[in-house]
Order: sequence, then C-alpha cells, then structure tokens
Amino acid sequence: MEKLVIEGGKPLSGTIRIHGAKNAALPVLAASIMAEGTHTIENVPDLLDIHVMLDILRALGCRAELRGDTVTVDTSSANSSHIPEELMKQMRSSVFLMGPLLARFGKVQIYQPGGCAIGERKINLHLQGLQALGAVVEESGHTIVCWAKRLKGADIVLDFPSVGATENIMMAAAMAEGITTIYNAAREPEIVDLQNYLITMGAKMIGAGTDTITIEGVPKLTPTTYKVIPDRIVTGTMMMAAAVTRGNVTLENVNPAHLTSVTHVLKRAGVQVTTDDDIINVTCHTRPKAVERVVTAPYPGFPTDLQPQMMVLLSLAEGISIIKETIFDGRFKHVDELSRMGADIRTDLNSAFIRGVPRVYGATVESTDLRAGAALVIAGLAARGTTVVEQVHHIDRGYDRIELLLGQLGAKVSRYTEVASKSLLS
Ligand SMILES: CC(=O)N[C@H]1[C@@H](OP(=O)(O)OP(=O)(O)OC[C@H]2O[C@@H](n3ccc(=O)[nH]c3=O)[C@H](O)[C@@H]2O)O[C@H](CO)[C@@H](O)[C@@H]1O
Ligand SMILES: C=C(OP(=O)(O)O)C(=O)O
Repeated sequence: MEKLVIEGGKPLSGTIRIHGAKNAALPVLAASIMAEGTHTIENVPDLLDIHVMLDILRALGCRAELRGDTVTVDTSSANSSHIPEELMKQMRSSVFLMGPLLARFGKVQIYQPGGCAIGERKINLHLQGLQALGAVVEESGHTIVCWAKRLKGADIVLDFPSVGATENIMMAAAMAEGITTIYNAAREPEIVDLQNYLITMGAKMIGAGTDTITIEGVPKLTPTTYKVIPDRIVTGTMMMAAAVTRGNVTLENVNPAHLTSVTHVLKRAGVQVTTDDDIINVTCHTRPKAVERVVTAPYPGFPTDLQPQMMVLLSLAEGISIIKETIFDGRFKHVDELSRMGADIRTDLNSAFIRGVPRVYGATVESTDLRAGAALVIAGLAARGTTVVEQVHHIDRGYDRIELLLGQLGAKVSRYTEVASKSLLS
C-alpha cells in the first residue's frame, strides 16, 4: 500500500507536458486485436490500466510491450477469446475487448468487469448493441459468453450515449457484414480518436463526434501506427490544481478544444485561462468565485471525470455553489474526505451544495476511486499543513506518477510505502 504525503500551501508554477489519454489508449489497444500483425501505438501513458490491458492482450496470445510511450502489439499469435476473470476484474475497460474479439474470433467469454466504485455500471447497452449485430449473449452468474458466426450491420439506438457501448459497437461493426448506424452515440473526443484509428486500419466509418455514427463493415483490417490524443482529464486536473494553489501553470501537448466546457466554468470562477494551438495557461491570483451550478453531462458537457476536482475548487471559492452529478450515481465519495479537511459540503441525492471556505487543512484521507483521489491531492496542495492520501493505486490508474508531474510545478508531494510512511508519520 502506498501513500502520498503533500505539504500544502505552495502556488504551482511552471510548464509540464500532458501524457496521452488513458480513455483513448484503452479502446485503441483493444481494437488492435482485430487486425493480425504488428501495431505501433504512440503517446500511450504508463498507467496501471494500460498494463492491465497489455496483460489481457498477452493472455489472449498477443505479444505486447510498452517502451517509453510507445506500445508494440503483435496480434498474429492471438489464439484465445477468453479473458481471464482475475484480469477482467481489475478494470472496467476490459469490456472493450468484447466487440473486437467477437469480430476476430466470432466468440468471446468475459466476466462482469471491475473498476472504480462510482455507481452501478451496467453493461446492458454493450450487450444489446452486440445482440443487434447478431451476437447471441448468454449470461450465467458473473460469466458472459457471446458468439456470432457472422456479425451483421444494424440500426442501433442507444438509450443513453454510453461511451463504452458506442466504442464496443463501433469496433464490432467495423468488421460486420453491411451497414451499421449508431443513433444517440456518445460524442467524446475518445470516440473520434477510436474512429480515426479504425479508419487508419482500413475501416469505413463517419460521424464520430456527432450523435450518429455510420459504419460500413469491411472483411479485413490491417495493422498500423497510430498516436493517441492527449489526456483531457489529466489536463483539467492540472488546470484545477493551478487554480486552487493560485499558481501560474502552462500545460503543453493538450487539445484546448477538448476542454471548452471546463475552461468556461473556470473562467466563471474568475480563473484566467488562455489557449494557443496545443497549449493552455492557467493563472489565478485571487480567491476563486462560486459558480452557481455545475452539471456533469455527456460531452461536450462538463465531464464527470473532473467533478471531484472541480468540487475542491468550489470548496475554496467565495460563495455558494451547486454541483449536480448526472452520469454516475455514486460519485460523491470524496465529499466525506474533503469535509475532513475542512470543506463545507452537503449532498442531497445527486446534488452537492458547497459553501466555500477560505482554507482547508491537511488531514489523512482515503482515495476511494481514481478522480476522487486526484481531487484529494489537489485539496492537499491548497491545504494548510500536511495531507496524507491513502490508497494511491486508484490514482495510478489514470495519472503517470502524479507526484512527479506536480513536482515539476514546484509542489511538495512524496510517495511512501506503508512501512516508510509509518516511520515518517510516527
Ligand atoms: C475507460 C473510459 O473511457 N471510461 C470513461 C467512460 O466510462 P464508461 O464507458 O463506462 O461510461 P458510460 O458512458 O458507458 O457510462 C455512463 C452511464 O451510463 C450507464 N450505462 C453504461 C453502459 C451500459 O451498458 N449501461 C448503463 O446503464 C453507466 O452506469 C453510467 O451511469 O465514460 C465515462 C463517462 O464519461 C467516464 O467517466 C469514464 O472515465
Ligand atoms: C471512471 C474512470 O475510468 P473507468 O471507466 O476506467 O473506471 C475515469 O477515468 O475517471
């Protein structure tokens, strides 16, 4: 077990480069198995979830390795469509392999996926989409088996613009017979990235980034070299860290267009944000102002993956703010921990009412999930005194050594193992 120890109260300052997007790299790596041969995927972040995906690809018979920020996957020796349960449970994104394995082998056996405890995360839309393409789905306990002699194109209307379901259907449909149209598709930048990768492999599809995606299946895809997009959630996290510490931070290798809703909310809070091609600068010299209402929504709305971090900023803002979480039903676990640091937050169902306080104080807090953990780190940076964030493995799922990233901006964040931290804190 590892912990982060944060000495708060120092404004962040400097320039950092943002790593590639976890949520883009994961479906891209899953899709690689559809084309036999060697793929080179660039700008891949060195994260726990990426390593789990590489382990799964290896368990399926592929050769896969990450060197620097480049993954090489040789899928020619893939010989299994059964994802081992212990790997399946390690992350939600293991579910992305359903569509690709069905497309390549006509069969897939998985188990209910694991992942962060942020609410009920069903996969019914994934399964309904694959069924619409002609797959037979059998569920027994935790085990799910799907098969299809040949997938066939179909019109699919999603009840909700689920990111994962859109991606799974896009991948399966890329090699189905005929035309598939996904209505009410998710519009996230990661969907566009997946479409771009699939097109580079020879797939025929248009519409990603809008709510209607049309795919004409092709019999075969070919391996390729592809560079994934920058991580908009890591970017947003660092923007908020800069703001709460009243710092001046420049983020490079980012796509400002992916953060329009976030920039808009930060500006309403009085934070200065300027952008250039692939650069964002965030400067904040005064206490942020409350924002009456922030509502999470599918892209291009305010991302749920930045809701906990935004809550930290609003906890320190002048006035009363409300955050409404509309995507996940259990994504307020950070509230209790922030309250332990002195934040004044009440929740009612999916709304959080935040009365800004002038400062928060260091405490020992627990990271309950990935973005909650990131939020606690940000709170620790702004706090008076020392903050210890426990259960760092959650944070490692989405941030490549967050302490080093923040250290480049002058933050004092150190990582300790259980044994070291005991002696440090005794
Ligand atoms: C690896 C990855 O890309 N993860 C992101 C992806 O997760 P993920 O793809 O899991 O998110 P979805 O968009 O599918 O889920 C959104 C909502 O739809 C519900 N739902 C989803 C699928 C389904 O079959 N049935 C169903 O009811 C979920 O419970 C949730 O309440 O999008 C989320 C929403 O932007 C982000 O928070 C995650 O960081
Ligand atoms: C919820 C997240 O990821 P996942 O869907 O992989 O759990 C996230 O990235 O914040």
